[in-house]
Amino acid sequence: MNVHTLALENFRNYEKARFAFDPSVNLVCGENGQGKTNLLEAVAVCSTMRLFRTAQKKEGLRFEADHAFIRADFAAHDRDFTVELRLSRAKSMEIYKNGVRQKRQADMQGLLKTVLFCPEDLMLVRAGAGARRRFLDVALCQLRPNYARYLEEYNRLHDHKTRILRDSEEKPTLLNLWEDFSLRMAYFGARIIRYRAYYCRRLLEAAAAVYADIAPQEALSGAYQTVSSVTDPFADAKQIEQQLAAHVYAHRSAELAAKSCLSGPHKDDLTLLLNGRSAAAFGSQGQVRTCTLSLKLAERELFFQEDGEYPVLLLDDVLSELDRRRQDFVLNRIADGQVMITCCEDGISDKLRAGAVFHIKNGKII
Ligand SMILES: Nc1ncnc2c1ncn2[C@@H]1O[C@H](COP(=O)(O)OP(=O)(O)OP(=O)(O)O)[C@@H](O)[C@H]1O
Repeated sequence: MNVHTLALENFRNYEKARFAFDPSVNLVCGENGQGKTNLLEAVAVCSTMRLFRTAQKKEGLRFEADHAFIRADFAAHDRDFTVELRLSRAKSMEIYKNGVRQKRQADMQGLLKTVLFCPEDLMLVRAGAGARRRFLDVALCQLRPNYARYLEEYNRLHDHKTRILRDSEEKPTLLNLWEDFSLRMAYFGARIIRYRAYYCRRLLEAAAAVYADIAPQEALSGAYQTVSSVTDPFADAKQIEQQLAAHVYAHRSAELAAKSCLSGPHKDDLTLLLNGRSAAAFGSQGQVRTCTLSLKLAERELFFQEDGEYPVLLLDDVLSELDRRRQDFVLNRIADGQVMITCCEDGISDKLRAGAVFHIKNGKII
């Protein structure tokens, strides 16, 4: 997967710009607030159809402008594509694929695959389990359409059952639905657990290898953690389902007292350890950054194993807080596939051995 060119008009702080990218590394340099992240955001929106910093696409329109467009020419599986996105204040975003208007965003998602690392991703290691579950879910939903369906159904049942538990004091008859919801959650939950267990095993293996490559003196490890009553998350889905159901029956009164769903994959976590100790609790800034980067590169590797092509890797502000060796890895040793890296430190471009460098100032290439 390879973005050849990107043309921007009235997008964020770009009035008009055209980038011709290198198929390997592209380093985007500039001082703070000049448009480096805006550029990565423009590439990412051609992949996900969303702006990664806001849910409001109109925020992408240059201040005072009424219309904007983003056009990417890229190759995927030896075929050339053009994606053009037109933003306007008056209408919702229009999408064109090879010049033909597309009605549904869903038809475009995944055509250009990207993996993004942005500073907010550092929360992946430090924050609560929810951030790690979201990371797993986003990756798995792209890889496994069935997973996306199971997850959607499980989340719907979870919300509904939570309302039942909450409202049951005022309306005790609602509890007649408790068993049916619990069993259906056990059915979908079992399948989610199995998918996550297999994905985490491959992800952690790949992430540990990347980490060892970047910092051989440290070791990244981890484990997928699910409900304690599930003895083997790799087991047959039927067995997991029975264990989840037995657990929920055994804890019925506790659930009624807590008025919330006490167990299931909505409590899952992915524990991450550096040299055998919690990365969240004991990792330094640079180690947490390396850990997050390793997970993202592992996600990219698994995409490659499934798809036969690397997604475009977008690394926003990944280099700060990394020592020389780790910076060298990011700049020069991410093998294969296209990479776009932003940085604001002077002198970084001298360390890049191959690829293209773009200097950005006030929304212009200088
Ligand atoms: N819709 C918009 N129209 C015009 N300018 C915008 C718009 N949205 C953001 N900007 C401007 O873009 C600039 C931010 O660009 P960007 O986030 O790409 O910076 P950056 O180069 O990545 O900086 P940093 O190194 O600080 O992360 C800001 O000056 C902001 O005011």
